Amino acid sequence: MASVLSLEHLGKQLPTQQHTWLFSDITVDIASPEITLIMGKSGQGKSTLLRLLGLLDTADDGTIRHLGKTPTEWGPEKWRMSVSYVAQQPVMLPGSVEDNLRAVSRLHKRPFETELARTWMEAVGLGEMDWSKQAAQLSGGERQRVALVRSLLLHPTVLLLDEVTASLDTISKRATEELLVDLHRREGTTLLWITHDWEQARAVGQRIWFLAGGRLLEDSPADRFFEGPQTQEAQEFLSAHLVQKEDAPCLP
Ligand SMILES: Nc1ncnc2c1ncn2[C@@H]1O[C@H](COP(=O)(O)OP(=O)(O)OP(=O)(O)O)[C@@H](O)[C@H]1O
Repeated sequence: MASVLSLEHLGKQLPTQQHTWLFSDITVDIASPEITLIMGKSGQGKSTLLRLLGLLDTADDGTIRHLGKTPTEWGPEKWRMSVSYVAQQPVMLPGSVEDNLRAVSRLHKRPFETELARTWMEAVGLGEMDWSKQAAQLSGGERQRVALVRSLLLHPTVLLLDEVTASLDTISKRATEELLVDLHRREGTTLLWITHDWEQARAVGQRIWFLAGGRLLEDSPADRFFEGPQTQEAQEFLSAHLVQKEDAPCLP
């Protein structure tokens, strides 16, 4: 059985400085459905990596495959239907919330799954939202969730999640995490999820990819990563987080 996603020697140069690699030689395989969290300091190329996998940017080296086939063999449109990128600051299409939710069915000439859309909107805490509201008027957190539901309606095999809960309050964040984990359990959706939120990574991550110094330095089961990272860079990353937590002021 072909891997859900495989990356071979994937590399990307800095768009502004040719011959300087943002990251290189990333070789890793997701053999079967799982929840992988991508962690690392800012500017390591985590978003760029997801954008390459979502075909929103092109690699300067290496190959990617989804279910054994390259993007060329799939065709970009079919690839993007199966490997769907959800941005941290998603673009809303012109028109209403409903226009946005219906975009996928319109584009791919499929029936619109009204009940499922309602169920998912409710699950992410937007059950009360008026679908006739203009999408341009939504808050950052509302946009993130509408964009997520819009992508879920594609029923992708792989969801590329770029800090998709970053603008959410704790309750909405937990609700969104639950929906995504439930989707993974029920439909076998693979989640490849960038986060800076340690609680989230510990709560939902089955596996951690740690990016540093232009390399994929660690690819570990989540428990092992949090209990004892293998590399010094990851140990420092973990320690910095623990120090930061201890130094946090105790509010009354
Ligand atoms: N289109 C672009 N043009 C110029 N530089 C870019 C472009 N895309 C990414 N970069 C640069 O590549 C580096 C990595 O960016 P990227 O957003 O992928 O990192 P990241 O690890 O996701 O960071 P963060 O955790 O802060 O979101 C940054 O220095 C960024 O400025």
